Amino acid sequence: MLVRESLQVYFIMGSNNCRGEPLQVVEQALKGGITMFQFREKGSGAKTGKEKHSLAIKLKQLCNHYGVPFIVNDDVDLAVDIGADGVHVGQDDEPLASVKQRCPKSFIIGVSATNSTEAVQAFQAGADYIGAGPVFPTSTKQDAKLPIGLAGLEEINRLTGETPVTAIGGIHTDNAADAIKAGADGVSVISAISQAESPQQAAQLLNKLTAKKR
Ligand SMILES: Cc1ncsc1CCOP(=O)(O)O
Ligand SMILES: C=C1C=NC(C)=NC1=N
Ligand SMILES: [Mg+2]
Repeated sequence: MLVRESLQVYFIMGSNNCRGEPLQVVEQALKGGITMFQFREKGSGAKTGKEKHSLAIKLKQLCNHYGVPFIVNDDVDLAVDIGADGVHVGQDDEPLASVKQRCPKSFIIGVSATNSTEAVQAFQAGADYIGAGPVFPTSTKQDAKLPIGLAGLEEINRLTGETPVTAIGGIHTDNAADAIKAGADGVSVISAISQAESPQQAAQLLNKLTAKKR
């Protein structure tokens, strides 16, 4: 499966992002058609240690069952230890080169970019995909940078050649198609699915809105 296609509807979540049971929310999202999942256990109320480890394993098994790539945010050791499909690292995390050394060859390694400079650096360092944003205002990530807007997203897509790009930050059903029009290969969402009345329906709708015209 090509990373670019897997990026279409990239659901990101930690236990502290959802109202219900994390496993139920993620299973609903998988049924709704998310194409990639990222375990991001971070921020106030996030689990740590053994609790985090065992939730990661359960979520990975769920994703494996649905044939959807399971990515771990930040925690490279956890990702390698439980046999995830990849890891996502931010700018202030370990540099891509050293992360690559510690991961299996098959790993998908994604990098965050909050502006064009960071995006070009990630592209040059050989990231498998770039998470560009925040595109719109978001209250989910406390320390999110200034939104780059659709113009900023367009510029990042122009500068990063063939590296797949996912748009993140304040993405909902009313702006997901705009992100694709701006050149993103897919959208990454937390609250649009994790806070939805029906995560399954939210995932289904986002999948429709981001499907590339053949
Ligand atoms: C992790 C992250 N990185 C940039 S914005 C963001 C939070 C996205 O959350 P939401 O989809 O609820 O706006
Ligand atoms: C900060 C992030 C940016 N982009 C993606 C895809 N995931 C993240 N955790
Ligand atoms: Mg591109």
